[in-house]
Formats: sequence, structure tokens, C-alpha cells
Amino acid sequence: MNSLFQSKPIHLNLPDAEIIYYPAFFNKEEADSIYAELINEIPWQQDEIRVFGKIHAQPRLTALFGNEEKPYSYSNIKMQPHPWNLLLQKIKSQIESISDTNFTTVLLNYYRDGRDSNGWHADDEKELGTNPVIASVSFGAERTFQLKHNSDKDQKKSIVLEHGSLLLMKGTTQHFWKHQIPKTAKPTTPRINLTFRVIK
Ligand SMILES: O=C(O)CCC(=O)C(=O)O
Ligand SMILES: [Fe+2]
Repeated sequence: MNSLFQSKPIHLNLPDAEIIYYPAFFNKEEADSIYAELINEIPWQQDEIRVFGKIHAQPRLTALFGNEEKPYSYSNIKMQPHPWNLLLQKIKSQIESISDTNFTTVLLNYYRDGRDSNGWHADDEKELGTNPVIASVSFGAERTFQLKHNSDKDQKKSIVLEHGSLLLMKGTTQHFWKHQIPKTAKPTTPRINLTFRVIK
């Protein structure tokens, strides 16, 4: 893997946000091999979440890796991280050099098909601190990532996250915007997304 700076960054021009998209952060060959390894080697689990008092199976599979002493809680789930493996450490160090951030944790999502999704949310948990840097890398099927501003209803953005791409969200993005991966009726093969985070 030595694909740094292969693709030109695209700065999304959105108010109250700092979002940068790198379309081919990993080249096709690297992305293919990372995708296959992640599908096979990650201990994917399907958690239950509580939404308005009701228990649901999460509409995707997940896994958490990170520094041992940093559990991560969201949607009423407390996840204990698996220790870093070699592949995730390698991806982490490439992303750290481009984002100038030392990540403690990565949350992995496995969207099996178009019925899997990730509903509107901000990554604004207390333990991420103010103005968190979130580095999101995608492998496999392309899915649409939607953004909407919390108070200005005219501000919305959709972006297709490509195989091997990196999306960096920083600054005040999580305070003013929510994001989601909606379900799609289009026949869709699996997609894996990794969001690297700093847990304080
Ligand atoms: O799958 C994605 O691209 C987004 C994942 C996400 O927003 C999250 O895990 O917080
Ligand atoms: Fe998110």
C-alpha cells in the first residue's frame, strides 16, 4: 500500500462543515484486496439497539477495533474493542498521515445489501470531544451518503462513496449536520465502511 496522494481532494463547499473527499485514496487493486480481507477476517456481529424504548436488530453488521482501554458507546450499545490487527493498523497509519490525527478506534460497518442502512445521526458522542475528526473509508458497492443541515432545511448534500475512497469530516460538521446511508431498492452487493475516531 503506497497510494497516498493518488487522488485529488475535493472540498465540499458546505456551511458550518469541513468535509473533504478523496475519491481513490486506495487504488483499485489495494481496495479489492482490503475488501476481501475485511469480509473474511473481521468478527462481524449484529447488535440490537434500543430506539424510543423498542429493541431492533441493527440494519447492518458491525465490529469495533481500538486501543483496549477505550470502550465506545452509541445508540445505547457499549462496544468493547478488539485489539488492532495488522491490516487495520496499516490503513490507520495511512489515514493518520493525511489527516494529521492519531486515531484510537475504528467502527466497521458491513452493509450486506440495499436493505442495510445507517439512519440519520451525528457522530457527536461526548467521548469524541468537540469538533471530532472522523475519517471514513469505503470498500465494495457504492452507496449514497446524505448530509442535511440541522436548522437550515435548504442545505442538503448527497455524495456517492466510491470503492477505495476516504471522506474526512472535521471542524463543526457534527454540530450542524446529520448524515445517513439510506436503504436502496437498487440491487446492491456488499459494502464495508470504516470510520476512524479519536476517543478521549
Ligand atoms: O457507512 C458510512 O459511510 C457511514 C457510517 C457512519 O456514519 C458511522 O458509522 O457513523
Ligand atoms: Fe456517522
